[in-house]
Amino acid sequence: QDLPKIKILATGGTIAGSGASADRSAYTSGALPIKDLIAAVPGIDKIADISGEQISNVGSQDMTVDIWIKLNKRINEIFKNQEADGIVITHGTDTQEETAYFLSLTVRYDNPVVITGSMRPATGISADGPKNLYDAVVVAASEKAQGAGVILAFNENIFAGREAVKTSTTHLNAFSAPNTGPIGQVYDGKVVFHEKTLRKSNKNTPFDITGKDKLPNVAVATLYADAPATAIDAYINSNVNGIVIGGLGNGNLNKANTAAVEKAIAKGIIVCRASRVPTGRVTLLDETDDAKLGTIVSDDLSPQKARILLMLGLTVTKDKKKLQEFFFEY
Ligand SMILES: NC(=O)CC[C@H](N)C(=O)O
Repeated sequence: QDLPKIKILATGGTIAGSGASADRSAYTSGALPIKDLIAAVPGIDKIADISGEQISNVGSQDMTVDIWIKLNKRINEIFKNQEADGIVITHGTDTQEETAYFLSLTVRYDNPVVITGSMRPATGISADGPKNLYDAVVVAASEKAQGAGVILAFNENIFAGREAVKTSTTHLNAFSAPNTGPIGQVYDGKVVFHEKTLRKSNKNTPFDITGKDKLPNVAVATLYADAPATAIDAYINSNVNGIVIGGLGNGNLNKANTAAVEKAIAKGIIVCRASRVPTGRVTLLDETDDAKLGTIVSDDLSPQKARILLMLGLTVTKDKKKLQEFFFEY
């Protein structure tokens, strides 16, 4: 029987982490090569014809736009050349949700792409990496994972990449989708989908970045009580193309930062109001009059994901009305 061909693209993270003791103290993430990760998963060769490639080997706190561009390019190439039916990406958990959303918007093929990682290093007691990798391969081998953007498979839950958020710093159930819940479950080599995201992804977005080696520069400024405008002023001086505000409540800004945002907009910088609150959406014309101030809103994207959509949006248009539509669509 022909098994589905699954390519594992390794980027680093705790799943490739190594340490001298059985706990998590003083381990190094992104230390082990892809072949060691595959060798640690018994039975993986019964569900798919596996091959592996090392894209990077970093803790995902060191994930970069350059690695995202490289990953996107390689994924599109693999599907174009029919080198694999599905792809699994191993990745640190710190920025896994950002990579998942970025690739959901930029990969041009509907084949399954599943991202996973672990909370315990490969050398740790009861390491969760092999089980998460096994489950991710099961999802990537499933027809049902077609065209769903990048799926994040972790601790037997599966999430739409757009919706996944790291909500625990150390627990094994590190991810959840606070606005929508998971889209399914994976266990005992089986996958069950019970939800589907209606947000557009893959080739249903205009974000074809083939051939680009740079993206617009978008920064995030998170606010708090009595926050000065230092961060926004610094971003204006470093000539960013866009600023996402991790605003208060429904994306609110205090007076000092409202004045700084007016300055940024006068310089042609696109400013998007998001929120530091973990659930709910930022709505137009609540306490802030966006039409008057010149801002757009993130809908329900976190500041770090709104930054990704604004970065990609700015590759297509600088028109604020169009950019705002993107936030309601993708
Ligand atoms: N559990 C993890 O993967 C966190 C380790 C590391 N900081 C990373 O994100 O790669």
